[in-house]
Amino acid sequence: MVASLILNRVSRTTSSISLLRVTGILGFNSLNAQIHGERISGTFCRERSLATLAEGASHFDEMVSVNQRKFYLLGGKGGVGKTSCAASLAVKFASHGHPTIVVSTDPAHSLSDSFSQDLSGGVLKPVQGVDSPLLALEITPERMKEEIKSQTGDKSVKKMMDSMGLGMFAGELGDLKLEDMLNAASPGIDEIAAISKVLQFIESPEYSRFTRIVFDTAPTGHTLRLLSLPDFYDSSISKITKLKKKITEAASAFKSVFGKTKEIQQQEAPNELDQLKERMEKVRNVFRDVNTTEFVIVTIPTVMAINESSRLHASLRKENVPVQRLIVNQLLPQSESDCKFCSMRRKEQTRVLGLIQNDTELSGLKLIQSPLLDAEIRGVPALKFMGDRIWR
Ligand SMILES: Nc1ncnc2c1ncn2[C@@H]1O[C@H](COP(=O)(O)OP(=O)(O)OP(=O)(O)O)[C@@H](O)[C@H]1O
Repeated sequence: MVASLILNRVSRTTSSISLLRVTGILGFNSLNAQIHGERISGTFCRERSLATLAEGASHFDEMVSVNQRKFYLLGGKGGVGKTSCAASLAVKFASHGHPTIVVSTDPAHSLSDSFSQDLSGGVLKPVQGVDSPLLALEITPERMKEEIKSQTGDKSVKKMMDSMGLGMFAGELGDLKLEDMLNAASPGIDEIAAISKVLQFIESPEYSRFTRIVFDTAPTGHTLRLLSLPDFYDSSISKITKLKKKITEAASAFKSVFGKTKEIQQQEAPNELDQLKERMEKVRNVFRDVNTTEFVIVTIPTVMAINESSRLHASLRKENVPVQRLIVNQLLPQSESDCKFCSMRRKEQTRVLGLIQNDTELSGLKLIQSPLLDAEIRGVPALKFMGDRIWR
């Protein structure tokens, strides 16, 4: 409380985008901030920079106003600030009264580092220092593998077909295990684990009160696989279901000769694969619906990052995943007296912002400008500070 009052006063009484000054007053991460502060003032620019960035609001009021549950996925190239932006958004939602879950699907998790709290272990953990409920989860494949195993048991396809009364046809499928099918699938276990969690959030009453679910996603390639996974399984399951139908028809013809039609009708009941297919469709639909999902692309003002963001948006568009906002993070703020280095970087970033405006994929998105702060963003007060600059 005291901390946030001081933070508010600091934000109101200075136009400086200075996390250093805030961290100094609050006394958190002070050594870290000092190190970064010295580096910035020594190497980059002697003057404290001023917040004169062009307006680039996120229209946060739109994001917060809807009571219905919404998934926010933040993604982009490695190292651009996805975790910091996702964590700051989660804190902001929670501070505005939305019970929120923040999930990392990146195998190289950094939520714990970002919040400066231990959020590891693959289970939902409460984030300390936020008023409303905010839970965080770093998905760990190993833990998810165990969960999947405990849910499915050690069922082989043969056993499943036995239970459907089709054991005699299962020979061809041999000892193929459901788990092997999961492991053999082209998307990795990380993506499967993430989808399985999404399903839990959607289906389990335990999570129904959480109205905002923010994903800190893995760098681009992983994330695209994650989003295409429901389709991948949908088509795989369709193939298996077709095969099963053929086998059932063959069994039906075979059994009808012996007058066992009643038993065959029972086999028409929905089975595990049909249920899995339905659940995959559910996830697929949630990720494609503008009312339930928004993918926010995070980038930095370099040509390489912008090009990758443009490709990412093209892929998301193809997948029909809703995208409305683009965060350009780590923008060097204006300064009263530029050193040569800063002035060159600033020219370069102005050129890159121009590229965004002329990029057919990116120009239609709401551009959010996020300043380069003068310290590493770690801990809830720092995330609040960053969030107040991005999500406004
Ligand atoms: N606007 C900013 N100002 C200052 N530092 C920043 C800013 N955004 C991010 N950082 C710092 O950059 C580093 C990388 O940020 P972050 O972990 O959020 O990126 P990421 O895209 O999630 O990385 P990865 O792809 O490795 O998961 C962190 O040390 C973070 O504190």
